[in-house]
Amino acid sequence: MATTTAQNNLKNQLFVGSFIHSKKLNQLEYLHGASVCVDKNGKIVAVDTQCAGDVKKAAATLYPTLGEGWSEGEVVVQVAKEGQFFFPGFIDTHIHASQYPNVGIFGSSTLLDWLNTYTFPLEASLAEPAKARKVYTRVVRKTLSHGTTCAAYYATKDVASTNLLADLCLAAGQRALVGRVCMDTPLSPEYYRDESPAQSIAATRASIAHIARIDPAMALVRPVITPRFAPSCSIPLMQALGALAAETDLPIQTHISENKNEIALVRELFPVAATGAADDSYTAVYDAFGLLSSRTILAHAVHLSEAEADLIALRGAKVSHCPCSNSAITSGAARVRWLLDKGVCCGLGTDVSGGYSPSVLEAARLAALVSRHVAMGGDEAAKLTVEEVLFLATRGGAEVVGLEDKVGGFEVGKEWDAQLIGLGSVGEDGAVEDGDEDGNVDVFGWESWEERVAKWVYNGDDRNTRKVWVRGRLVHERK
Ligand SMILES: O=c1[nH]c(=O)c2nc[nH]c2[nH]1
Ligand SMILES: [Zn+2]
Repeated sequence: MATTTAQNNLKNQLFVGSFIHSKKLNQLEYLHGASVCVDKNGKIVAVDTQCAGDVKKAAATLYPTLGEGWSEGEVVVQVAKEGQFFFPGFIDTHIHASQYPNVGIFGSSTLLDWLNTYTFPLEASLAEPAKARKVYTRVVRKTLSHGTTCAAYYATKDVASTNLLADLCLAAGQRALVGRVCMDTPLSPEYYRDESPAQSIAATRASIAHIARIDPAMALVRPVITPRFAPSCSIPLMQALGALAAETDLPIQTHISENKNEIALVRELFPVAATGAADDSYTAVYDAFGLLSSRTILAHAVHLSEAEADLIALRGAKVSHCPCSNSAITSGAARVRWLLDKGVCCGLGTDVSGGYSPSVLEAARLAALVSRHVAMGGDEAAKLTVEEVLFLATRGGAEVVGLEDKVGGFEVGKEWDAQLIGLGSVGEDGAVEDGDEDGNVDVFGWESWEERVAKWVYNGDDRNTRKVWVRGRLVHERK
């Protein structure tokens, strides 16, 4: 079992250079020549925008205000090189850790046949401990290397391997919500199904208890109640999960309105007469069972009606937009602008392995492109800007997973979940400077900062993610 989240003897830290983060949905803030002090608990305790990138000046201004442990020699200093910048860590609001080996493997399937052909067999096979360890170790490392400092993970129905995923997140230092997947209907094959609602709840409680043991303060890892999606759960299980959510106050994650056949299935499986729901919509089904609240993360939300989106806004439930998955398995194009205009809080999900990439940067790029497809359908205002997709990837995601007070930006009081981004700087001879040569982004020197960030969003990848910190701890470094 992993140990609790002591901060591994962190020292106080000073970060100096350029910082970029979202101010609001359509605005990035650029702080050049700034400095940020992070204490031993990984918390931002001071921000200075006046030091002109000068470490001595920053130290002279900030250290005296911070007291013990803040003198030259005691503080670890990290300076971003010219052209590099600190950016908040990405938040993946929807990812199936258990499906990671299948990234890119989806053929021409759509949701329901994709589940049966590719997904259930792989997930079931992770009941084998060695295989689960191999897959989960890799997915945590891989997502960290792409700058994902926080992920809302689905594991499988198996308790031991779900608990292992939580252990591995904690050990690697990744912030995570970890969900044991609940599913008791014949939608899934007999070999991969909970035996009964009672067994499903008991197994879920066992996983919740494990996570509470390894990280009692939920400093990094927390459990999330995870009905796979309505068609996977019987009415008694839905009722019991709603009751569990009310009892524990834990977050909930599930899928909604991804694919038209799935929606028809929900209508068939959950008639109003059986659920007592306000109507026969997918959203009303979750609402009827107490599974639609401000702690609910709804993945996809592609084909919602006007009334469903209004109900989601009313309940304060959140949406994880998964453009990569929606395109790969041809589910449709979610109308993110429409949701945002209704006041629905949205973030981005990679939805590995419906989505083929574990990168939130890729999800941001695809969110921009999918929004352009929505625009080409006639709603010109649907287009999402670079600023907006980066907001969804950071601050929006933080709110989706209920961590907006802790992460998503560089304010005093937030925790240092950050990435150091480096782009390729092209010299006079056309060569890229040392250390930057293997990236995909070429910066010629005449671009504005806004243009550099746009080039990163549209062409960047993990080669640009030089270092990653969670709660002040360095959790990834690109060598
Ligand atoms: O994208 C998805 N991935 C899944 O694993 C899944 N299960 C139900 N519905 C789902 N959608
Ligand atoms: Zn999913």
